[in-house]
Amino acid sequence: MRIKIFQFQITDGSTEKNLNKVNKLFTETDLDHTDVVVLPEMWTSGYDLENIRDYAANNLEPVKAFISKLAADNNVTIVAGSIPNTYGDSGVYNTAFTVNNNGKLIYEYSKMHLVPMLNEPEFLVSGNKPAEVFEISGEECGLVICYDLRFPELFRDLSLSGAKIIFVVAEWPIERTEHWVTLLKARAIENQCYIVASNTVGTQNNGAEFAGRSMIINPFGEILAEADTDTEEVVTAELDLNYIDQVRADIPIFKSRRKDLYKNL
Ligand SMILES: NC(=O)CCC(=O)C(=O)O
Repeated sequence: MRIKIFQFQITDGSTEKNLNKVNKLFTETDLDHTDVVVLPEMWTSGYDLENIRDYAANNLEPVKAFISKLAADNNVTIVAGSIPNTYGDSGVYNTAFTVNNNGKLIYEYSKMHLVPMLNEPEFLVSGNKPAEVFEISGEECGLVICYDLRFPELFRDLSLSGAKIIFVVAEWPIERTEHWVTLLKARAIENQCYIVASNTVGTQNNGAEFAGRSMIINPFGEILAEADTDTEEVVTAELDLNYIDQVRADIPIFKSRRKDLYKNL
């Protein structure tokens, strides 16, 4: 499975500019033989949380229609990062979604862990549905959002449910870059799965500077491809899903688990 992450700077406060940017990236990038394209967290709005309701989609529209057309036109699945989103009269969720290469919505998930350090609980509501496994080209995948990376139980839950690739869509700040890299590698090593992590770059109006370093990590914890910290880039890697079985046979942690002795898992 060939994956491309679009690492780009989000313009906070201008949905139109961000949609144009993504459209341009799809036009300019050679997507021949690409199966999946990945976008970052909250890419339509950035972190303009005070005004987030103004940017929110409703039931993912009209952004879903825009992404569906790009997916069908380019014959790729799009892990469409996340966007501010409402369901009717609800508060605003941080909702990630995936559309397949026919333009059909195959999965959506609203961020369950809101970030106190970025004031998310003040402006957003947290998702109450569990993250589930969904299929891309017959392969089982998981999709989580940024701060979710700090919760190993969520990743374990997904990998025990069969996820072989876990997508992490993020706007991760530069001051915690070391956590970003270390936790991404740890989640790959401890779950022996691929981690595909998409982040943004640049500074937004609230002063937050983002870390870039979008990356694709294999089930042994090796970085297959990685972007710089401050440049717009396309990160590409080819995933060999059979390699997961090899790593799990060599270091059989799933067989060695002692469920009978863990108190809270
Ligand atoms: N957008 C986020 O969820 C940022 C998370 C973060 O800053 C952290 O976990 O540290």
